Amino acid sequence: MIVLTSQQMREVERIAIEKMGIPSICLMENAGKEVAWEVKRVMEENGLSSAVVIAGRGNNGGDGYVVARNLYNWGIDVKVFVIGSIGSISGDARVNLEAIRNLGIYVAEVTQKEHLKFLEKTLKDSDLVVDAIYGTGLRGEVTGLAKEVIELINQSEKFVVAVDIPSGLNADTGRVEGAAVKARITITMHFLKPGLLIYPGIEYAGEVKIADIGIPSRLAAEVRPSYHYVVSQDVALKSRNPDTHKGDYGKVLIVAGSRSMTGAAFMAAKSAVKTGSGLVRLAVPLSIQPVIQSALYEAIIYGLNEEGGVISYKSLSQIFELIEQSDAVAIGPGLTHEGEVSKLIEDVIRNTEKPLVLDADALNALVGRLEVVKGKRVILTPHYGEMARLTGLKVEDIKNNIFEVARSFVRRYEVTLVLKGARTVIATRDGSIYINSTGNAGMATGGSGDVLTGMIVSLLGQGFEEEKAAVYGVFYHGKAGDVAKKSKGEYGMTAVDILESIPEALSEGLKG
Ligand SMILES: NC(=O)C1=CN([C@@H]2O[C@H](COP(=O)(O)OP(=O)(O)OC[C@H]3O[C@@H](n4cnc5c(N)ncnc54)[C@H](O)[C@@H]3O)[C@@H](O)[C@H]2O)[C@@H](O)CC1
Ligand SMILES: [K+]
Repeated sequence: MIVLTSQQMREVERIAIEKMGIPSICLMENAGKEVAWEVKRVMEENGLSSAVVIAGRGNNGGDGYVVARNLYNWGIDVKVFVIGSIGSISGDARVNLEAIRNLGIYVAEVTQKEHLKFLEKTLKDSDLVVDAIYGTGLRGEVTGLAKEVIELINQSEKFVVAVDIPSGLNADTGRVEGAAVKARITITMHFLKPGLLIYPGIEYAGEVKIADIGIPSRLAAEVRPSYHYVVSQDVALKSRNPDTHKGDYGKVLIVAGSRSMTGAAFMAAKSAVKTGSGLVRLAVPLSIQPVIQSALYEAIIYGLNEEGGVISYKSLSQIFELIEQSDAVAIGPGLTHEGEVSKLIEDVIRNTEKPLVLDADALNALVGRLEVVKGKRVILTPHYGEMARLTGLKVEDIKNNIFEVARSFVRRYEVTLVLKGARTVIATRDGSIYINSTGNAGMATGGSGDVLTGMIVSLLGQGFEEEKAAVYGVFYHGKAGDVAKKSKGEYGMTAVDILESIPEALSEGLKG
């Protein structure tokens, strides 16, 4: 699904208004009307009878006046508060403000602290709040009276419907700019905004709905959207051609495992099998080969040179021999980063052109030697902790700047990055950001990442380009987690439950 930044949204609106000649006040009418319909529905469903619209001085406030007018026309008790002086309101917002005043709708200004008392009382006496203080026009931090108003809205614990974006939330980054309204529903105008799809923005937006405000959707192409929200329609799978054999579905190699981490190797390989690979080869330290073999029948298991249950540098030639026979390779799950593992991984990467998925200990191995991946056909799959080690940034800084961090990493190292978190983000070499929509908190469990690695390498082996393998792999991994949650619940589900759910997740994907 298309996602537009606030600047791109403004540009699309400009094209609609200036080039297409669609009157801006019509767009505002459509926006306000759509929100009003939703508010009416919510009020009827929840037995609510009175609403208060809290408006800012810009066009977001203008949408709010249209909401108020429509609610009033439908016989709903509605009051309007304007944060700032009414005299300073201009343009379409002014036109709509005049209309509601002419109709006799109650409109009050909040320009000084004393006004807050009455607003607080009105909030207490009302059932629902329409938040129309700031939309895509927010610049910098919310301060002063507006900040206090936002805090009052949140303290009121009323049903809040936000217009376009919860006021105070940065539409592009999902960060809270000083204070932000906590909405139950956000009705965003025509296209999703990145800040609604990433934490903490997700928690402020509540349920996000998209309102058709009459902008021709094809205009989005003119601003070349670089953010995408990945939903099932974007990753529909094709049925297999009946006239095929296992050679058509790729041979993958997974280099994984150590004495204390046999499970990681098992899960990555089993997940590749379940994702549909024609052939999976799993290379593990020689001493754990029998254990794996007794648990995993569908893969071919190779024993690598090792020292104390950890692969040794001597295994390099064995690994290359196997790489030669493979279409795609995953390295990392459960390897440990003891001994010669780091050097070994560096040399494997340096000397192959095959598509690679690097996860877990392969990422640890790359700390301080990242230049080796530059321009290679590599997908890196770090979680925030691994990303922090790779980049030298703090986890908090990564979480607060997910898009920027992911993008600048990819720009620098020319790889595909899967940055795993509560909302996994994929950054690709063409500068795009894909935000995944599937998955749940039950997936925050050991081995979940190994399953993802197996899925992505399987898709690479089946001929998906790196970008697609990453986006599809992350989506179906999350979906498998959602399937597992249905029967096991978030507490009890395990990585094995996720991998066991891959077939069902993929089958649903076939339906589109
Ligand atoms: N332009 C159009 O044609 C349309 C605009 N729409 C609405 O218009 C919104 C964007 O409108 P605007 O661009 O007027 O912007 P906003 O209404 O989001 O906010 C702008 C106002 O807030 C003030 N402001 C910004 N940052 C501030 C801060 N940190 N502290 C205090 N005041 C601050 C500005 O001075 C301005 O008065 C969208 O979110 C959407 O709701 C759409 O609904 C309909 C079409
Ligand atoms: K708003």
